[in-house]
Amino acid sequence: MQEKNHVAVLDFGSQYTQLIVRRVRELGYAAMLYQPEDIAEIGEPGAIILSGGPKSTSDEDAPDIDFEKLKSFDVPVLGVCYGMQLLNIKFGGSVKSSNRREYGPAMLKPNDNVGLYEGISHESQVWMSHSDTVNELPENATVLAANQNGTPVSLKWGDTFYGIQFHPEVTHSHEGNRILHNFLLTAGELAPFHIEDFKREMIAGIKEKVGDKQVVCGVSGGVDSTVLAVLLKEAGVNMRAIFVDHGLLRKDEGDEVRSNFHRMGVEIETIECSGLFLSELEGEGDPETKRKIIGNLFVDVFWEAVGDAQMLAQGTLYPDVIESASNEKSKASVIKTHHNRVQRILDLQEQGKVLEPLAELFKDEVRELGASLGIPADILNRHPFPGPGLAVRCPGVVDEKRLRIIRECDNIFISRLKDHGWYDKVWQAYACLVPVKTVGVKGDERSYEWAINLRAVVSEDAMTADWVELPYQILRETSHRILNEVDGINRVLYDVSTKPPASIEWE
Ligand SMILES: Nc1ncnc2c1ncn2[C@@H]1O[C@H](COP(=O)(O)OP(=O)(O)OP(=O)(O)O)[C@@H](O)[C@H]1O
Ligand SMILES: O=c1[nH]c(=O)c2[nH+]cn([C@@H]3O[C@H](COP(=O)(O)O)[C@@H](O)[C@H]3O)c2[nH]1
Ligand SMILES: NC(=O)CC[C@H](N)C(=O)O
Ligand SMILES: [Mg+2]
Repeated sequence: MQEKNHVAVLDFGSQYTQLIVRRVRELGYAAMLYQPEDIAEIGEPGAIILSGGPKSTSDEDAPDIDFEKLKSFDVPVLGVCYGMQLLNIKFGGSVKSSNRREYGPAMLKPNDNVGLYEGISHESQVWMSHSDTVNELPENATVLAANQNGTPVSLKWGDTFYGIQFHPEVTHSHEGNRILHNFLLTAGELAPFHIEDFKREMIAGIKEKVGDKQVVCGVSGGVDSTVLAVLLKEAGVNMRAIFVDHGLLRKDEGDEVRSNFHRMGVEIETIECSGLFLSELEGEGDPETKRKIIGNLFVDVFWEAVGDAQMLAQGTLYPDVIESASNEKSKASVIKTHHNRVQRILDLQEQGKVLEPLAELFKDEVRELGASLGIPADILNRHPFPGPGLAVRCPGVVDEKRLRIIRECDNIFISRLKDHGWYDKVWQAYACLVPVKTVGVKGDERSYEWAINLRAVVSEDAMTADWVELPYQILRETSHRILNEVDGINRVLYDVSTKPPASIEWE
């Protein structure tokens, strides 16, 4: 619903655009997302934010903006990353491709504590994801802040146009929210946002879209699909909840999932089809192809299980949508095709047969929604587990032997975290195979075996992540047990990579 004086966010294809919308809503203001070419449709905004994006401003097909129209709204404008670079060019400056790439943490040093930087620390951690930088500055530009190397990372052009090179919308920019808020305070009165209206709209939307149709709902025992199933029940939808055991699950996972749903009084049906998935995946090592095989098989299984189904409900969240770049107007890069965004599903979506009420939300918002629906905390706090399961924790080909090793190692690692009280402090943790053989020695005998990698990250919304400084004792116990108990492994590694540039999973 477009309101007068809302905040209009123009999407240049950044992985984080929807996060900007969300942050603005968290700050209490109504926000809507638009494609830059639809600028004529943004009505009467109170402020405008231009997102980042994967293109360079010098690329032939770089997305552009109708600058005259933008100025004509006469409201404060903030350009983030690509948005800042584009504004600098529009005002007569330039952008250069830099050989110094900047991904992950950087230090922001504001020149003054006024306006955008009121109340911001003298040195503040921000999160970067770019390689281009602003070069020549136009006459009307002022530098508001630099990074640790003295490069300008925040500009103001005239009185109402602002630019920042970092991403204030990600949680790893420690004072990002405050900076966004300071920007919004430069606008006049903005339209407010209320979460209760949002929930009511969501349930009403489901009822309207579904009517009395038969819905098949994929449930995995994970947070998103559990919240979805309970939400559909609440909306009185005629549904059958299907749990697919594709043979890529963790140790004892099927039993755990069935017992959780039993506890919540939601009936689910298990379809055991590990033979089908593993035979279709046989010999395939390419990560994107593996994802597509799995995603398409999911649809086959759902459709076969519920012959008279008219709609498919999935617990898709925003990160799945953006990383798969599956919105047809999207300018985002395809990072990976999430299993729930394969072509078959997009075709069904075209026919209006896919229901994804959570697709605008992030994990922590879904957890909040789940709590308000009365779902037990231990279910809501489970670490996320990807739909393609252990296939995305096994780079290259997948087979029974590799899956056995991953399951055993994962189980040892997770049990160590739980026993030491670290499971709930970590956002997601798991073990994955590194299918590289190296020489070792076991019982005086040469071993030539694979390595296992442990990964533990903190994140809020899966869009950015940092590795966790786990106590050495946990790593020591995990490594000792794996090396002694798991056949086929002679090395244990711990992954110390942030996202970006790494991702959370290994494929
Ligand atoms: N094994 C499965 N059986 C049936 N549906 C599944 C399965 N795995 C995933 N799905 C479907 O795909 C959707 C997306 O999976 P995803 O892993 O993102 O969510 P989730 O499993 O519900 O939650 P979490 O992220 O906490 O693991 C799920 O919400 C569910 O609809
Ligand atoms: O349901 C899913 N289907 C998928 O295809 C998929 N790929 C990644 N993930 C999960 O998403 C989060 C971000 O993971 P990445 O940093 O690896 O992209 C992490 O929480 C991952 O576990 C998936 N979940
Ligand atoms: N995150 C961004 O907006 C990046 C902008 C541009 N692609 C760069 O590399 O600088
Ligand atoms: Mg899952």
